[in-house]
Amino acid sequence: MTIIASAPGKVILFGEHAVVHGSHAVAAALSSLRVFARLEPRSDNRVRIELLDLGVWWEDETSALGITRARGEAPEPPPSSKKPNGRALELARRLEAPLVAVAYLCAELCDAEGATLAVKSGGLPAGAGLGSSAAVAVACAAALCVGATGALRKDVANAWAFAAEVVQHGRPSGLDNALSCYGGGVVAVRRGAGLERNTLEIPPLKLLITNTRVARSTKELVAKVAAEFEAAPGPVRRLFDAIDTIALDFASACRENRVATPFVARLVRLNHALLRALGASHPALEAVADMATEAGAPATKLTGAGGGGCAITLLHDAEGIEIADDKVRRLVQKLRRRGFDCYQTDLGGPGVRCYDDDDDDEPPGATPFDDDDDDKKKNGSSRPHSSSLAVMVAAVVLLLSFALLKNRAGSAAR
Ligand SMILES: Nc1ncnc2c1ncn2[C@@H]1O[C@H](COP(=O)(O)OP(=O)(O)O)[C@@H](O)[C@H]1O
Ligand SMILES: C[C@@](O)(CCOP(=O)(O)O)CC(=O)O
Repeated sequence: MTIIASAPGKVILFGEHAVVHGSHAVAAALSSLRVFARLEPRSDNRVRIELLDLGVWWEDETSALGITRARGEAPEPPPSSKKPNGRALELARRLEAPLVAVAYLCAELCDAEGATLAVKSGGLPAGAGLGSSAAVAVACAAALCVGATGALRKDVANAWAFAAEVVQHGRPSGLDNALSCYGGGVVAVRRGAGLERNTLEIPPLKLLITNTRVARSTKELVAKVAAEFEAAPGPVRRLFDAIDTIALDFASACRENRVATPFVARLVRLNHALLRALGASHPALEAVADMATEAGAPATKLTGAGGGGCAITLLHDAEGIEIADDKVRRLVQKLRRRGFDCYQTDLGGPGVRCYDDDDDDEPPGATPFDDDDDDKKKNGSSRPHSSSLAVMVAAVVLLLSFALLKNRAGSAAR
C-alpha cells in the first residue's frame, strides 16, 4: 500500500526569532505551496530515502538503523525532550545533513521489514524562510505514522515532526511544524516545553512574497540571534518585547475585525526594523524593500529566519490603498529581472493531508511524483512501456510465421 502525504509551508507575519525566546508570533499556512512524501512498504529489511529535489538518496538495512519493531506493532510515543536522542546524534554523525531528520523519523517510525520514503516539493522553495524543513518533517511523519498505525493522528504527527525539527535546527519554536500540520492562521507563544496556539482568522491581506534566493540556514540564524541575546540580554529582551507587542496588537486587531492596512503597514515596517537590529536581515532583503517602496508599497519585512530567503510586501500604499495590478506586475518583473522569485498566494488553508491506495473519497490528485513517472514513460524506461513493446514484437513475429507456414502449405498443395 503506497501512502502519500502532503504538508504546506507557512509565512510568519510577525514575531520570528522572538518566538524562540518566549514572545508571541502570528503566522499562516501557505496551503498551495506544499511538500509531498511517498511511503512504499517493502519486505527486504531495508530502508531507502530519496530526496528527489536535492538528488540525494540513501539506503541501508533496517537493523543498521536499530529498527526492531514488527509490522503492525505500534511505534513508541514521540519524545517530549527538546534535545536530540542518542539515535539522532548517531545519524547526524553518519549522514549528509538533509538526510538526518528524515532518517531519524524512519528509524523511529518504520518497521523492521523496511520501506522506501521519497520526498518532493510541490512548489515550496527549500531553505527560504517558508518553513520547508518543517513541511518535510510533517509530510514524512504523517506518511510514516499512517504506515505504522493505519490512521493519521495530527497531534502525533506534529509531535514527531517537532522532534525531527529539534534534530535539524537544535532550537525550533515549534511554530513551523504546527502550521504545516494544522493549517490556518495562528497566534502562538511558547509555554514550557510546548507551544500554545490560538486559531486566528487573518483577513485576506494582499501580499507579495519575494524569494531573494540567497541561501541561508535557519539553524545558523537562530544561533546568531541567540548569541546576540546572550551578549546583550537587556536591550535584546526589549527588542523581543517590542516584537511581542506588534504580534499581539495585530492579533487583537484581527479578533476585533479592525485591521486597517496603514496600521498593518506600520507594524510590518517596525517588525522588519527590529529584525534588522537583531542581525537577521541581508542586503538582498533590503533591496526588495527599496524596490517595493519605489513601486509605492512601503511596507516590507523579512519572513522566517532571514539572512536571505524571503520577504513579504504589503501591496498597499502609505494611505492603505491597494496597489493596482499593473503596478504589481511591473514590480514583479523588476524583482524577477534582479533574479528573485515572486509568489502571490492566499494565507491559511488546510494543513497536512494523507492518502493511501485504499482511500476512495480523497484521491490525491496530481502529485509532483507524477512528473517523475511521466518522465520515465517519456524516456521509455518504465516497465509497462517496455513490456507492451515486447508483446507487440512477439505478435508481429507470430503473424509473420503464420503467414509463411500458410504460404508453404499452399505451394505444397499446388
Ligand atoms: N524539498 C526538500 N527535500 C528535502 N529536504 C528539504 C526540502 N526542502 C527543505 N528541505 C530540508 O530543509 C532544509 C532547509 O531548512 P531551513 O533552513 O529551516 O529552511 P526553511 O526556512 O525553508 O525551513 C534543507 O537544507 C533540507 O535539509
Ligand atoms: C526564526 C524562526 O522563528 C522561524 C524560522 O522559519 P524558517 O525555518 O526560516 O522557515 C525559528 C523558529 O520559530 O523555530
